[in-house]
Amino acid sequence: MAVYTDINEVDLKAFLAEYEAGDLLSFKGIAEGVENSNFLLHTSTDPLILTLYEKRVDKNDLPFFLGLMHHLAERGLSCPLPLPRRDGALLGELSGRPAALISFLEGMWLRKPEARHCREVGVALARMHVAGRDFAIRRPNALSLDGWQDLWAKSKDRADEVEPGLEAEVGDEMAFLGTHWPKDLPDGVIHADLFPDNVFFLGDDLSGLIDFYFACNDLLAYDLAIGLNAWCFEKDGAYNITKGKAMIEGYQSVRPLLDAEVDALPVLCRGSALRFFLTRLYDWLMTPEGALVVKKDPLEYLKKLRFHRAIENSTEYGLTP
Ligand SMILES: Nc1ncnc2c1ncn2[C@@H]1O[C@H](COP(=O)(O)OP(=O)(O)O)[C@@H](O)[C@H]1O
Ligand SMILES: N[C@@H](CCOP(=O)(O)O)C(=O)O
Repeated sequence: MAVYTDINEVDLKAFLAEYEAGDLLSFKGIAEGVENSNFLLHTSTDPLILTLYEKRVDKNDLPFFLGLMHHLAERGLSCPLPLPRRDGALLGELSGRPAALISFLEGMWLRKPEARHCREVGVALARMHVAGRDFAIRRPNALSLDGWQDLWAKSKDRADEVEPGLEAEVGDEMAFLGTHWPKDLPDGVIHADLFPDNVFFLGDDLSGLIDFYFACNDLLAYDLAIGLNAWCFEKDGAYNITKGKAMIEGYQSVRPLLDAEVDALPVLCRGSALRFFLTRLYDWLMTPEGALVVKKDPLEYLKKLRFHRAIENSTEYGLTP
């Protein structure tokens, strides 16, 4: 459950009065999500999402996130649009938290995506990369090599509680990625968290992308690696090459990969698997018992990392040579 901060009707009405958003009819907390508190509002005009930004989100990053959604929506990408207040600001405050109203996106996320959906995701991801090219604000990826080191420093002493031998294995992986991480690949704005719960479909048609709160500037092919990890493994841990091929082909139908990006894919997939392993491990170890949030399994990402370590050639992801 992700409602960390409670709101009340009186404060919410005062908050809404700063917007041209109609009259409040009802509101309820949304159980899904991990990072922020989200509420669905029904008003006399349109349904809206209210997001209260919680402590892991740096307030200084909010102009990037909200500005990016605006920028992408203007360029035709289907994503939520932040509503401006009467004074033009995209951000207000509610219950002591920075807060924004964003448009409600129709659709639902797929619990059992198939190859055709993975293809749609590849297309949308590449479109986002193209649409983000001229976005003016920059935000370095806080969860790249240095961020991984910080997370690991906070977790490694207790890593073997989760699985014996983890401290040594992950330590070796961090060292490998530190020396082999690609530097000269095309970069730009990436979503950085394009998991199934952040992509909405109406029937089989992709209706939009949400949750831009990890978006940043980084290697574009790294975003594809995140997508392969998040969408193309089955529950039993097996990589589904049909889904991988579909996602890569969808991506390349909009933005063909350079040879150097293709060659780097196994390392990028390893980095992506490590990144989600590390945040999940940190949350697994540090989230207090009884906290109202569903902890995600770090070992799922360790298994993916081991799979990528055994890859010898990017064709094993479904890329056509
Ligand atoms: N613009 C939106 N339109 C419709 N539903 C949304 C929208 N934004 C968020 N949601 C709902 O809120 C849930 C959590 O949102 P998300 O941005 O993923 O939260 P978090 O950043 O806390 O992980 C989503 O799974 C979805 O159900
Ligand atoms: N996708 C991440 C966790 C972040 O959750 P989200 O609700 O913000 O997408 C993971 O699976 O570890």
